[in-house]
Amino acid sequence: MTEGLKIEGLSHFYGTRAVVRDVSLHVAPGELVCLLGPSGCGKTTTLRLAAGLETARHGRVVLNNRIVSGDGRHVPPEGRHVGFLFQDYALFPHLDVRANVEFGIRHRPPPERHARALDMLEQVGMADYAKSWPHQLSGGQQQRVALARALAPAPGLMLLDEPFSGLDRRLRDQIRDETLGVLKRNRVATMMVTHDPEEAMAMADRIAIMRDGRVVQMGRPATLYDAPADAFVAAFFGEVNTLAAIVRDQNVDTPLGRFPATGTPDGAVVQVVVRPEAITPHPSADGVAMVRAVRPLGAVTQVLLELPQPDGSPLDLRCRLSGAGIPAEGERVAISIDRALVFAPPLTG
Ligand SMILES: Nc1ncnc2c1ncn2[C@@H]1O[C@H](COP(=O)(O)OP(=O)(O)OP(=O)(O)O)[C@@H](O)[C@H]1O
Repeated sequence: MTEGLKIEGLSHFYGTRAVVRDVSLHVAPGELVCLLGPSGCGKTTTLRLAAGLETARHGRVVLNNRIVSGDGRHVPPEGRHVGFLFQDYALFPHLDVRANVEFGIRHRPPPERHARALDMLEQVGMADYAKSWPHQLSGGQQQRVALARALAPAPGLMLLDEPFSGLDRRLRDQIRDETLGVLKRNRVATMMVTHDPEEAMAMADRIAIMRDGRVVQMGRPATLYDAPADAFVAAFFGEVNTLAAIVRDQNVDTPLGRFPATGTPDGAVVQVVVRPEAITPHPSADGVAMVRAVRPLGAVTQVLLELPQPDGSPLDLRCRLSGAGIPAEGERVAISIDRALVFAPPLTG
């Protein structure tokens, strides 16, 4: 018995092209799982399969212990008890705010549905707008009402597809935090699609990274950051330095030192991924590297270093520093490396 959403071996094709390949995952009640990946990797299709908006070719969707897709069954979206929040999931313009929130529970007795709608509007901070019309609300307010509307029928699963991408940055962070608070308070299983790693890190209990229709790695945000399964996952969470190296005796030698590449065959050319914050430069007259550029970015400063390679060609390295002690352009520096932030294959998942 598994409460929440369970997806097992799900595959989907458009024509002959597989866009979702053997995806399995579980979202527990009260948990928020983000599907994260580049454009076209199959995130939205996975969400649509869970919603019942597409019919899966293979695999099963189980919602709160009920098979809603698979084994010859396909329960349509309206029979799945699922709430939606999409970027363009507009409110009904001909209904006021309260009627919008009551829409999914309109068959309940009036006192009950009024009370539920007001409770939900209070939860999203919009109780004072119950009699307003959608066109009188800002984008952020409309999104709050849309969340109240989606949650009013107490769905067993919430599906969110890039719900904040239409909002400007400052408002987005605020609405995002508020939305997360309301979802958690209502203990609803939530699957959210985003292509924004920062958004996924900020909201998700677990992240499923997708590429070419497959889940490449699934885990807690910190796990994906600290122990990426491959260079693709490592590079997905921000800019990284990538050093090509050849494996010799289960090790790779790079201009930043030797790293273990256990289990990788001799002669293999691998990519060693080095996070910018792994590199700390220290001013030193006989240091190996030279500071080529210093770019303040606000809270952190990006520093570009140039390091000579054995063949004499320069290697460019990016690092990120904060606080005092940022070297100046043209200065020579020694480099220390935090080896926990260097990933050489095979990467640990
Ligand atoms: N109705 C459709 N008919 C044919 N191909 C489709 C259809 N919908 C999506 N696709 C294709 O399937 C692939 C996966 O699309 P999907 O929308 O699931 O990706 P995504 O990861 O959500 O991308 P994005 O972040 O750009 O929305 C894409 O290559 C897309 O072009």
